[in-house]
Amino acid sequence: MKLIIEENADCVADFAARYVARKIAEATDRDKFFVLGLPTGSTPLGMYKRLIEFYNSGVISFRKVKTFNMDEYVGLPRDHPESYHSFMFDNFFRHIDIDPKNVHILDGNTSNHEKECAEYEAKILEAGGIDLFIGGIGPDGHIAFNEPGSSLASRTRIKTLNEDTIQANARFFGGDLSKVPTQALTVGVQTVMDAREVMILITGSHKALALHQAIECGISHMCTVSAMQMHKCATFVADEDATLELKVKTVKYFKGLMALHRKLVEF
Ligand SMILES: N[C@@H]1[C@@H](O)[C@H](O)[C@@H](COP(=O)(O)O)O[C@@H]1O
Repeated sequence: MKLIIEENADCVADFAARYVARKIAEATDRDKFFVLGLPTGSTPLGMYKRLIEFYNSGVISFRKVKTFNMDEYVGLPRDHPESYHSFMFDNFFRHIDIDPKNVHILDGNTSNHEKECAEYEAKILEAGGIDLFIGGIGPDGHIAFNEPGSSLASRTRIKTLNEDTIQANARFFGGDLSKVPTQALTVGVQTVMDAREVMILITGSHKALALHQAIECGISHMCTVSAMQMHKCATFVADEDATLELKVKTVKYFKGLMALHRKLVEF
């Protein structure tokens, strides 16, 4: 596992965007599609902004990119401003040259959730698997909508959101808890684990305990992102605030590797 420690959220966004841009460019050079797993939430917004800037300045193209989003609310109309469909098109897809047929987002309005989820897993396989799954986390360490107690062997399925997540997401629904959907379709922990690479973005002191549990404690289904300890190629990108609960020794160790890790995003 790598832990990248950046000064602030803007620097986290820049690192993540450079990392993604480089990977896409390498795949495109080999005339291969690059398959990205993508998150929603406020954390990745800065990365999407930087990627749009790279696209506008001609640094990258998304013509050879396929995407799979992590999750979608159940029962929220697709064109609702807070649906993850709207989020992704408003904040990213509409501003780049990706072919919409290469964009995959779970349909939270289907009547057959099981079929939708099984087909999603099949589409990922058909695309050759996910090259790089990018994720954010909740303050309790959940990845996608794999709430505490979710099976670490889980695959795409319907999940009931817990009270903390509903409260955390109420800010997007005018603070009205009753407007937040209570269920979502989400990729499973194992779906993320199957990706060839995983990159987790964590910013803010409210996520500091989650980062501590994720990388300094044992693997536990109560902090589903901790499963990434078993991943062959996982990178956590955090800002200084998110490291506040880590041991000084951990922070010092990974900061000592920063000169090396910076080379990963040079272009
Ligand atoms: N399903 C999403 C997660 O994928 C996201 O990581 C989390 C944190 O969001 P934020 O980045 O806004 O803190 O929110 C939701 O629960």
